[in-house]
Amino acid sequence: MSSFGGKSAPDGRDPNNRMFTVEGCPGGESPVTPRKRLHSAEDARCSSRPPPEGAGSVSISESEEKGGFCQQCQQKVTELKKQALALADQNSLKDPGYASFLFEQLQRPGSHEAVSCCQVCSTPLHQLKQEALQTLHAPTLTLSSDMAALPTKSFLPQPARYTVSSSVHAKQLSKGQPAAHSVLPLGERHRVPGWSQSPSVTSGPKTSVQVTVAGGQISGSVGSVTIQAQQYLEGVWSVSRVNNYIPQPKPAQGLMRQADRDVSAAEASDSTMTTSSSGTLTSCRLRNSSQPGLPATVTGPSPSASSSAAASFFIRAAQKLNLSSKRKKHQPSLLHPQEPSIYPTNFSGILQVSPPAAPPCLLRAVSKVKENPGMGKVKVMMRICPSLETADSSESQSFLKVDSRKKQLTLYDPASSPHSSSGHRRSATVAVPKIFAFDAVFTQDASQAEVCSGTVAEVIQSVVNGADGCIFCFGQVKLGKTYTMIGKDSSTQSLGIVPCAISWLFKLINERKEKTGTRFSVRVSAVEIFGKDEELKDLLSDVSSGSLQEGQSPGISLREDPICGTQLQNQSELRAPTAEKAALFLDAAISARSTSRPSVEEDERRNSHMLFTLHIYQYRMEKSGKGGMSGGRSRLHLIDLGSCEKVLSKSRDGGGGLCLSLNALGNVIMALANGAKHVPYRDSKLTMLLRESLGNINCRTTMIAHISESPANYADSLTTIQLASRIHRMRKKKTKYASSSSGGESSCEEGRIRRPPHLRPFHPRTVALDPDLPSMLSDPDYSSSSEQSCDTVIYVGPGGSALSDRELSDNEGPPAFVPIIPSLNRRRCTKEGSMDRDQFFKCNTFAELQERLECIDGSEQPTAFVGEVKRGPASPQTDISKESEGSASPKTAEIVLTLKRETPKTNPLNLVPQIRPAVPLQNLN
Ligand SMILES: Nc1ncnc2c1ncn2[C@@H]1O[C@H](COP(=O)(O)OP(=O)(O)OP(=O)(O)O)[C@@H](O)[C@H]1O
Repeated sequence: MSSFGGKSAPDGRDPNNRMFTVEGCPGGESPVTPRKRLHSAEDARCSSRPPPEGAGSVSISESEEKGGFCQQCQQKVTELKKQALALADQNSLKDPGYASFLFEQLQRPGSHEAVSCCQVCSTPLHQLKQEALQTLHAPTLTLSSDMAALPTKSFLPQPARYTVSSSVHAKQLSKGQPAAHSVLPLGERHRVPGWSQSPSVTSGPKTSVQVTVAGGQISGSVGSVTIQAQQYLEGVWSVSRVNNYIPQPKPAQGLMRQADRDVSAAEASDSTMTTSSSGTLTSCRLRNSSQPGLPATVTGPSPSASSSAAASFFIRAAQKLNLSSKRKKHQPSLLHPQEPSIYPTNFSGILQVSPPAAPPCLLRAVSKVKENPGMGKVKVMMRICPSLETADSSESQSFLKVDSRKKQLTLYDPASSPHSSSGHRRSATVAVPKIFAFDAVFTQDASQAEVCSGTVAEVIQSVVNGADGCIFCFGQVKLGKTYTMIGKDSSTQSLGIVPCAISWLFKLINERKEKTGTRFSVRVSAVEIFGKDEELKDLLSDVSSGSLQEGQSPGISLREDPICGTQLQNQSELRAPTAEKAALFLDAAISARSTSRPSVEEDERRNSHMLFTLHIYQYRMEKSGKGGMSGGRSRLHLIDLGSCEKVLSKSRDGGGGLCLSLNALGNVIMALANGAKHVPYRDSKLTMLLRESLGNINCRTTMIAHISESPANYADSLTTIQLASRIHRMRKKKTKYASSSSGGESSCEEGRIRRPPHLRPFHPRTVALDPDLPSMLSDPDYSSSSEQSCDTVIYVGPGGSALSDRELSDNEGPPAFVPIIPSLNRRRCTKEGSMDRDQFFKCNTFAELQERLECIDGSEQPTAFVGEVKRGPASPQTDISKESEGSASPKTAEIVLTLKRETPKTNPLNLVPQIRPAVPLQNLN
């Protein structure tokens, strides 16, 4: 019965070193057994050897050519059909594994009960089964037909190589290629017998899995298997032999047509080839072609295993891999070759090709952020920089001891250490070790990934929840601050905080979009302060200049705002719809930074500080009956601070000094972190810049202090550690400035206000003016914004008309935001008592209010206020500050102010922001 007619090599190998391709599988449950194929009747025909007498090995093709089976066999076929149909009734034919299931289930009828071949026409039973199954569902029969043609017992000695694949790729058919090295489309295979000896490995751009089987050199072993499981799930599988090609039986034609269609659609640019004639035993390799370069090695089937089990194993493996690759299909960018970056760095490319894995806590711990235990407190972490100068590692170990679990750092004075390289003790008494606790301590062995996931995730969650976030590094010169913040673009593992934050922020945003339907718009700005003169530079002005005409940009500046404190004006804020785009702006910013110039001097390098900010605008239509909208802006500030001047030559406070020293910078940070009223060096641009981020109580700030592991830097390290430790112990007091962001989280350090992290609700103007609707102030859940240092951004159309959700989402221009005025906050001082009185103003008339607002706005920009007032019952001369202190008097009036500014260029819909005071005015005259 063997197709080799007993002429296989003595060692069991196929003497022709033949290769087989098993294309497709109806389900992976009944795998192709090459052993069976080798013994098929088809093999017998094509091997140009006559079948052994009495073997009954009539090929399917032959039987069809002869016009079918003997009468007895035809009856059996009918009987088998009935069986198959009965089974089909109970199951779905669409099940890819169904054909093989049926094949196994069919019972031996009549004369086949005892023998495996018909005694009249020598047709084997499996062929009759095949015939019966053909009538059910052609594509799912393909594999079975081949299986049916294959006896079970002679698998091991036979095949040298085979391939399981579900489709092939047309581009493999290069004209000049010899047939033996072509991987033909399935249809081609049937027309061109003789592509034997051809390589069988195919891969394509579609999701596919390859398992190459080569071997046969070693008797009874299968060296490796190649499975291409493309389109496995569609059930597009067929079986064909590569070596000594034999046309497929007709039932496979439907499948073949399908496969041909696949072939024409497929791109085969990344196809690979191997030769089958080598016959060498190669390692068994599974490769998911959608992820080149990520081979997985599996062990080939044991010689002792059954043939079906062996192929089943690989097909299941193919199925699994194919499933996982299908899940990744929505990341097509991974398959595209990246274009060379126009900038010196290519963080955009690496985020596109190989984004950093998000820490598990990023998506998981959203609910935990609700309580905001860290708000108002700067998180302080320590990173120890590996020092090349440290010759003796034991010396650094004795100088610095880290208890990662307790997050403690113990510092020993190296001068008093017995391990001191100086060889003598300075003092007779051993100095007491100093122990400091931080939020995290990263040793010199910590990877970038550890540092990034330990610092970024929580801040990003806060930012997406509506609060501001800030991460910055602090430390002496050349301790890896830039390395921590930016990292390198050479590999995913070396990415720093900024690219990781970009990647994870978008990941979280996408998740939030899916879950809540919130609309997001992300914009990027990047600013540098550099040199002793503290020049301010918009690092993205070159990128944005394409959209502005020459001379249009008024130039970046820092401006003191009575409400929000210092604010950057006119910096480019570029829309980044994807992480890759945001990373491209990072590349552009790094390239524009003064430190990227080859001729940059050390002074400039030390005094180069980059503020990279991601502005997140979000809004959501409220599903409540009120039909309002929630939204606002939050920002993630990522600051790469330089190491500053060694000494502050002239005091800024005293006038004359231009540049901060590291100590001075430390004092500024400490004051801002503490919310101190007096911030030193207030005229420094760096101070102003930091004030905007660090000075905001609603900003979740993380500082990563850097120290050297070298005992030679003990003094500097101690200074840094002491400063970091003080900041760690601080709890931020409220400052007089409100953030310009619309934080969605409670900023109340005592946790008095347990505001959920969802966005602050506000209502469209029409709703707000409806007297029948309860005032928002009567809503006990309504919490005004200023306690969260918010601004409310309401988009209204040109004529004050409301904008639809669609209009908003299609026009994601940056809203010109205005802060909610803290003075108008009802709850601001409900429990605070000691509220700064001058933050409130009495305003009993609309004119008075308008006057106040104009003062606050600063009138640098053309601004007009339009007030709309709704009056309630008279209640003469009510003081707003009293109202805000929790007066129980009825809310009788409400004012809606519309602030009109010059229309921003990037605002296509001529949107104007509208603010509504949180507190109603009463008895306006
Ligand atoms: N943990 C680290 N692993 C590998 N290389 C590092 C590490 N820390 C720093 N480096 C390398 O040390 C060099 C100096 O680092 P970097 O420029 O980041 O220091 P810096 O503190 O930002 O310097 P500056 O004082 O100019 O601000 C860089 O070449 C950087 O790649």
